[in-house]
Amino acid sequence: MSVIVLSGTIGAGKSSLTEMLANKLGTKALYESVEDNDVLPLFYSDPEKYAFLLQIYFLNKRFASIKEALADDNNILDRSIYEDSLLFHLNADLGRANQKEVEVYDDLLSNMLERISKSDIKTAPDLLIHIKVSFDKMLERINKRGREFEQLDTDPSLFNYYQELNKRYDKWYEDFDICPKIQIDGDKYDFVENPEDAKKVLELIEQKLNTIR
Ligand SMILES: Nc1ncnc2c1ncn2[C@@H]1O[C@H](COP(=O)(O)OP(=O)(O)OP(=O)(O)O)[C@@H](O)[C@H]1O
Ligand SMILES: Nc1nc(=O)c2ncn([C@H]3C[C@H](O)[C@@H](CO)O3)c2[nH]1
Repeated sequence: MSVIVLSGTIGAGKSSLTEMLANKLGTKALYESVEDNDVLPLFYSDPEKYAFLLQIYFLNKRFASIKEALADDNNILDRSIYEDSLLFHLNADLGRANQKEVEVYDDLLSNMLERISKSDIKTAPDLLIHIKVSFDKMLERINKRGREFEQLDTDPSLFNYYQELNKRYDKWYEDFDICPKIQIDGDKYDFVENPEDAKKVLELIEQKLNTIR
């Protein structure tokens, strides 16, 4: 049984690498709710009003995905539940959640994480793959993917939000100690367009998996 989770900022390449890895390893991929997520556009149009609702929505969906992942033998999830707090606290620090909402959320998350903590080895992931991208690359990829509500042209204030999010991810990854981890340089490896880079990235991940099996 092996559960792999991806992490990284918006547009880092998590879904792309999840698909590649699932094909390579012959395992099932579970994707974050985006296309079917009717709260996400609301959040981008009015973050002050919808930050808390979006966070609860994602937490619920992620917990459902984790349950689904644990029901099968091998799975890859395109974003870890461990990043939720980073995203929510950034929004809270920007004044998009009040103190009570922060307390309720933190309590709910820690309750849920108790079920999937490292003391329960059956339910912690086997590997976290973090894709690190520079801020410039992050903006380039968000632009390349072209979801309208995420574009700086649609909302120039997203520039500061993205910049702060990208910065906070570095410390988040450094502190992460729930399971074995590996960082992939998403600036260096164009694993979407370049087959040589894709091969190299898959090799790095397989080497890491061999050290933990
Ligand atoms: N290493 C890469 N090289 C070139 N293009 C990439 C790379 N990674 C991702 N991309 C492109 O960048 C865009 C964003 O990638 P993707 O949707 O996989 O990101 P994500 O991390 O899943 O984002 P989100 O969390 O916001 O859903 C896509 O257009 C994808 O083709
Ligand atoms: N606020 C907030 N909290 C989350 O937990 C969270 N998880 C994902 N997202 C946003 C980022 C991308 O736009 C899009 C796809 O990743 O959804 C989030 N936004």
